[in-house]
Amino acid sequence: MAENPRRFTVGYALAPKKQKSFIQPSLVDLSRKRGIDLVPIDTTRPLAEQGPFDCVLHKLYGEDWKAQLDGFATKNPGVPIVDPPLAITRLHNRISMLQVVSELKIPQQRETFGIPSQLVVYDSGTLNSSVVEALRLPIIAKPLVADGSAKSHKMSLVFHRDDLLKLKPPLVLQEFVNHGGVIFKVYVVGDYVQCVKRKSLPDVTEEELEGSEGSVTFSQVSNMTTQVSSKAEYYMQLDEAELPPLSFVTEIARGLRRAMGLRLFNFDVIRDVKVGTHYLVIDINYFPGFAKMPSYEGVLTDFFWNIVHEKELKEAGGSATGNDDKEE
Ligand SMILES: Nc1ncnc2c1ncn2[C@@H]1O[C@H](COP(=O)(O)OP(=O)(O)OP(=O)(O)O)[C@@H](O)[C@H]1O
Ligand SMILES: O=P(O)(O)O[C@H]1[C@H](OP(=O)(O)O)[C@@H](OP(=O)(O)O)[C@@H](O)[C@@H](O)[C@@H]1OP(=O)(O)O
Ligand SMILES: [Mg+2]
Ligand SMILES: [Mg+2]
Repeated sequence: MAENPRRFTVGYALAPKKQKSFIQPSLVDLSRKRGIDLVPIDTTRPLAEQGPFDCVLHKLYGEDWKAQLDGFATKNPGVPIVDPPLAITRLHNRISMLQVVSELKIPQQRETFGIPSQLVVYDSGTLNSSVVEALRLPIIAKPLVADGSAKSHKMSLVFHRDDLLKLKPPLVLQEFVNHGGVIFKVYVVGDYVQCVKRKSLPDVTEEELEGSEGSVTFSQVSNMTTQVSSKAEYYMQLDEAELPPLSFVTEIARGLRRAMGLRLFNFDVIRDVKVGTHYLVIDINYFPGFAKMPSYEGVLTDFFWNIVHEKELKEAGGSATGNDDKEE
């Protein structure tokens, strides 16, 4: 009688809010059917006393957790950690985050990409210096640190230079690029790439630039439930917006995956309204809200399957689940 196939265990360490949004019963059930048990790691007990695991999945920070993961990696060299803390750290700084985009060596044919003109400001004195003069208004001010705290998402859209003086460094000042009010979120799960559309800040006209009083503060507009502009107008913008070519965003995704050594992330892309084939990457997020992706259970279960069979797949030369690149 054929013996039962071996089962695999993926241990996950997530904050309660993330666990609630990501570890949905539908994901647990589908993974279980594929021979993979998703097991919570008790973060109040040493990781070393738990397991055994065929993969550790996490989105936690702090020196103690990093030390536990290092200890685990030393004792379990063949067990994938998704993703290595050192690789995630790059995304906690909004300058190093986008540097990797500028360093991508991808042939730019019909579509081209880059990042907005930006500069880092460590002290208030820099806010009225000549380097800031070089940035075109409006300017979007973002916290330099992107560590998942609510504070790290608090942004300001600045229309007049004297309003820059009210900002609190450390900051990244980025040129705001008009992009038609729609942002493209490119989700990456291992080899899988999916591009979706989301609401974004509306364009700023010359008149608004002249006439606006003060600056506007906001947070995570691409996740906002209330509309930035009137409902009808907004949904038309979203429906009418054309996705960038999947091959184009997939090339960028593959390049970022290799350069960053990360398997789970998404990146935000906007299309410059002035040059319809020029795109700008404005944000990269580690382990974002994958549950918002249509059919996320199948995508993630395939990913877990590939990860826990990584060793034998490498020996056999490739992925057995053949994730196709899909767009929404
Ligand atoms: N340079 C830019 N030009 C135009 N719009 C921008 C620019 N940078 C940010 N935005 C707008 O501000 C929003 C938030 O910016 P960003 O994605 O960098 O912040 P975040 O807090 O990291 O968001 P997320 O929730 O995606 O992590 C974007 O979704 C987009 O609407
Ligand atoms: O939970 P959500 O669905 O909002 O996911 C968001 C995720 O929050 P969470 O990881 O705490 O859940 C955010 O993480 P932090 O930057 O705050 O660490 C960030 O990755 C956003 O980009 C995600 O939104 P998305 O890009 O998928 O639209
Ligand atoms: Mg973003
Ligand atoms: Mg972000």
